[in-house]
Amino acid sequence: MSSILTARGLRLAMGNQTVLDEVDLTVQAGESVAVIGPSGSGKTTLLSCLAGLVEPDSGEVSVAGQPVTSVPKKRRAEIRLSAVGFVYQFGELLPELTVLENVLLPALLAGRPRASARDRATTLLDRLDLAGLADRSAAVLSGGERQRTAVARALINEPALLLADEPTGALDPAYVDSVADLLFSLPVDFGCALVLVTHNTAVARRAKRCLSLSDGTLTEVAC
Ligand SMILES: Nc1ncnc2c1ncn2[C@@H]1O[C@H](COP(=O)(O)OP(=O)(O)OP(=O)(O)O)[C@@H](O)[C@H]1O
Repeated sequence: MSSILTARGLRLAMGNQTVLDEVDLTVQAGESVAVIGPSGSGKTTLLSCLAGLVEPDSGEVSVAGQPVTSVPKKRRAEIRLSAVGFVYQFGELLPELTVLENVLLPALLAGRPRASARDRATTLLDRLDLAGLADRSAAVLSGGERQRTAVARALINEPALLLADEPTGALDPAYVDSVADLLFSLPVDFGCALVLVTHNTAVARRAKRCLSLSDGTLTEVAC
């Protein structure tokens, strides 16, 4: 198996809190990892470092063999666009756009030809039971529809790494299982690596590995 994500010796202080203290993490293609831990322990910050959104004080991150630390911001953005998909707690769609337009946007930003981007978006919308909603405004979607659209958008550029921050945190309990089913099927079906932050132990338990972030330290735990 090949490593999709490698983080070594990550250190980051925020104010007087050491949020990350020599954090190491390796995730293979097709593997799912849940990150749990107390509120404010730095889980979102860790994901931001892995995505190249936040530069750690020291340490290295590489995604699909490409360094995202100690490289210019523009390069980090290119790697993020091509190799990283992100799913947030509230979906974070653009409400002015339709479902299809939201899903297409990262592909168009990455310079993919419109026709092939549209084909892939249509396939993803079918796969995620969203075909009937393609032309609906993102502003009027239910929580579950919004999260499935966010997953389709995260997958449009065929990312090697999928990061999800509390993806089921804002959902009605009835939707939690179906969104979790979908997320955990992605490493199996698409071969991407999944790192998912959650407070929901039932969701965390579905990951292949469970890690706890506390006092800056990431440790393997039984979920
Ligand atoms: N931009 C920032 N400037 C200063 N401190 C910050 C900043 N972003 C986060 N922090 C602090 O860093 C710590 C970690 O925050 P983070 O959001 O990563 O925690 P978390 O584990 O994801 O929390 P939660 O489970 O509540 O979402 C917190 O104490 C937070 O207040």
